[in-house]
Amino acid sequence: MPSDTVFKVAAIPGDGIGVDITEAAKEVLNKLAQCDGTFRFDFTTFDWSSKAYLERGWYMPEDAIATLKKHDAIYFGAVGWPSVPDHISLWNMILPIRKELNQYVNVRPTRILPGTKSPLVGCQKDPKQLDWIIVRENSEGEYAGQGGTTHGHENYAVATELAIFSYVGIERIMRFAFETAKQRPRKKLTMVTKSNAQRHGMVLWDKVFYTVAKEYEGVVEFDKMLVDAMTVRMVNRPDSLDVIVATNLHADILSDLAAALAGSIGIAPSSNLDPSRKYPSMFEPIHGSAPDIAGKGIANPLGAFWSAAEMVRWLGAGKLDAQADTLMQAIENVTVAGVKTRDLGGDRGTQEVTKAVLDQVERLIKK
Ligand SMILES: NC(=O)C1=CN([C@@H]2O[C@H](COP(=O)(O)OP(=O)(O)OC[C@H]3O[C@@H](n4cnc5c(N)ncnc54)[C@H](O)[C@@H]3O)[C@@H](O)[C@H]2O)C=CC1
Ligand SMILES: CC(=O)C(=O)O
Ligand SMILES: [K+]
Ligand SMILES: [Mn+2]
Repeated sequence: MPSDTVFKVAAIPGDGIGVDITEAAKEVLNKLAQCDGTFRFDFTTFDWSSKAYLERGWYMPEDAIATLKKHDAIYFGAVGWPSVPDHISLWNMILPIRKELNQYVNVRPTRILPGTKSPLVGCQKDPKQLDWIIVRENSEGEYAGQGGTTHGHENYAVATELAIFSYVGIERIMRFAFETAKQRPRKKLTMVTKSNAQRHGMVLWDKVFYTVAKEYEGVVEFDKMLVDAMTVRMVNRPDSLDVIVATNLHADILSDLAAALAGSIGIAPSSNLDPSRKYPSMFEPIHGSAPDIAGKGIANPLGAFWSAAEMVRWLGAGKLDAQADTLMQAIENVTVAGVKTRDLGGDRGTQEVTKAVLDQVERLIKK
């Protein structure tokens, strides 16, 4: 990286614990850049949230997407608050951003961090058994947003929720998943579907998978699972899985399960990618705004830090991998040292964990 590299990052903390963990992630990113000295971040923080919506009637301004396009990346906390229906908050923030910026891939890695404990007995003995990347289709499928309600909203109401599966949409996510698997040591891809009960879109999903798979024969080992049986396999034979590709809804559900099996939803990261790099990609922990613990200072910031590391990796496009690895090492040193929030069985707060990661970043770079 030329030493004057500046990354313009739009930060959208949003609601609840999204605010705490975004603040913590900005601190950690600034520390990483400052200690490294070859790049820095220029953050612009946007106050788009449910709280602001209740005050002024809008989540994002008219020119929000155009504004976001002027940045190199977006760092997102979470959106959603009990005083606003969840479909209103999601459809005014996170979902339009993902769709309009063509972030059609959502990458969700999961593994067990050292010093933490999986609820799976086999993984307690051998944490390496669980090491997955879930590749989620992020633009269409069950979250296409098409459908409607008619016949009134009383007891005659009829509603449709239309899932959209396009050949182009399926093909590009399959290709990304195969390429991801190809770069992993085990080179395995499991495709998840529900093509027994759902006979149109899911059948096309299968068909396109096997078509793309022909290009990877002998390079990537691949198989197919029905989503219900997949939940069983994740619990009973975690070591049989490597990269997993699934639809928007299925992967949303499976990735929360994956995080819980790895120890906590609080550690799990995600990258919403536009692989063409035409538009900025967006990085966020997979969890939501967690109203049940918001304001208590106990949210686990590690999923946010892991997402930040993925952002550094993406922005560097091969040139900042060492820096991203340093941030991951800092996170792992902190879990090994037992500095953990309650969801991981510890007793520390968000700020203490953040401070410990900041110290580790500094220590690792100065060494
Ligand atoms: N991308 C986004 O912005 C997302 C937004 N949401 C929204 O967030 C709100 C809450 O949704 P929920 O279904 O409750 O899911 P959630 O992920 O916010 O919380 C589920 C459970 O996990 C715990 N948890 C989550 N993150 C944690 C962390 N970092 N540290 C410790 N514990 C953590 C929470 O306390 C809660 O018990 C809703 O409005 C929902 O629509 C949900 C998921 C993603
Ligand atoms: C909306 C949601 O739950 C997710 O993107 O994970
Ligand atoms: K989030
Ligand atoms: Mn989710």
